[in-house]
Amino acid sequence: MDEHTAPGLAFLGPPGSYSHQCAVERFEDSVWYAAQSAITDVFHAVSAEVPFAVIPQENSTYGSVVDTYDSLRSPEAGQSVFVRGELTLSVKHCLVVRSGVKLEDVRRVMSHEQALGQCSRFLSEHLPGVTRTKVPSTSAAASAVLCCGEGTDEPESAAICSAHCASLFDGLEILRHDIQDEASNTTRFYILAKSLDAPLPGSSKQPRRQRALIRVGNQVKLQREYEPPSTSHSTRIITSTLLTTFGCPPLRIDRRPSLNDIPFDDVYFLEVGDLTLPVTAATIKNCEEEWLQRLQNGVEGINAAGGEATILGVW
Ligand SMILES: O=C(O)C(=O)Cc1ccccc1
Repeated sequence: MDEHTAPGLAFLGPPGSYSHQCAVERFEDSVWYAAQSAITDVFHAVSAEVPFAVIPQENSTYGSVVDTYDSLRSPEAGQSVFVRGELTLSVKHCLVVRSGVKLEDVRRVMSHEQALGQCSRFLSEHLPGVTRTKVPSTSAAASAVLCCGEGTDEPESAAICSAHCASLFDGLEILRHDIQDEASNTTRFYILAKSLDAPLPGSSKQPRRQRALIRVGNQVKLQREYEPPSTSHSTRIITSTLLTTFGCPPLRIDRRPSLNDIPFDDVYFLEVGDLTLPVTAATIKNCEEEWLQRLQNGVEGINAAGGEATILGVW
């Protein structure tokens, strides 16, 4: 799909990354794809021209994707960029080298930090003492491997990426398949959009909305000089009221340092969802309205208690 007939979707490039694979599986040719060179760039690319994005959020082996939560701390989140959906992808990693290079020749392994973390046992067992170098994406690692080794200033290197990614670059060879530590290795992605409620492209059926991501921080004016982390205001709000605030327990809680430049001032990310709402085609609209009202009430409750809550997305 070209730029004149379809909306743009930003992803962590170059093509061949897991983000790309996941986005193409969901959006096919309903969008044109705008490759970005870092996760924070993907987040900030969301705009009138590129109204959608896909970013990795969490991995079943290695946990939260830090750059994604750091982007969600920014003021644009919940203002001009919203979380509008989730996708999951089964992730099978390969060890990839320039054709002809042997395992014993490899002096450096490059990949996205998530991929290095997801293959940590394999690396310790099969490439002990070999330098592990973080690069912005698995596909950036695959492309970089071609510029390493004999005749260059770079040490002979391997990349961790998917088999599909390896097939996109001439001159690469897969040395090992399935090197992830856990066979069930799965990554969850967020779909981002410029609008909180405009329909997403590519799928005629819009799922009913029953999930949300809420950011809870401190009101800076209420923050005293220095409070030890365990008593910070947002921590107290989270631990004392969370189970009741939205009328359902949170499905996940993440925490990152706030952008307030106050030591140990944290911001929390709560995914909430009520999977018990009885929904039929006839009641879907009412359920959605009730859910949005519950979210709004919860946010007001947190703000009244001295927190600063923002709805970052609903899906
Ligand atoms: O680097 C990529 O390919 C990404 O899309 C990030 C990532 C890395 C490892 C597993 C899942 C997503």
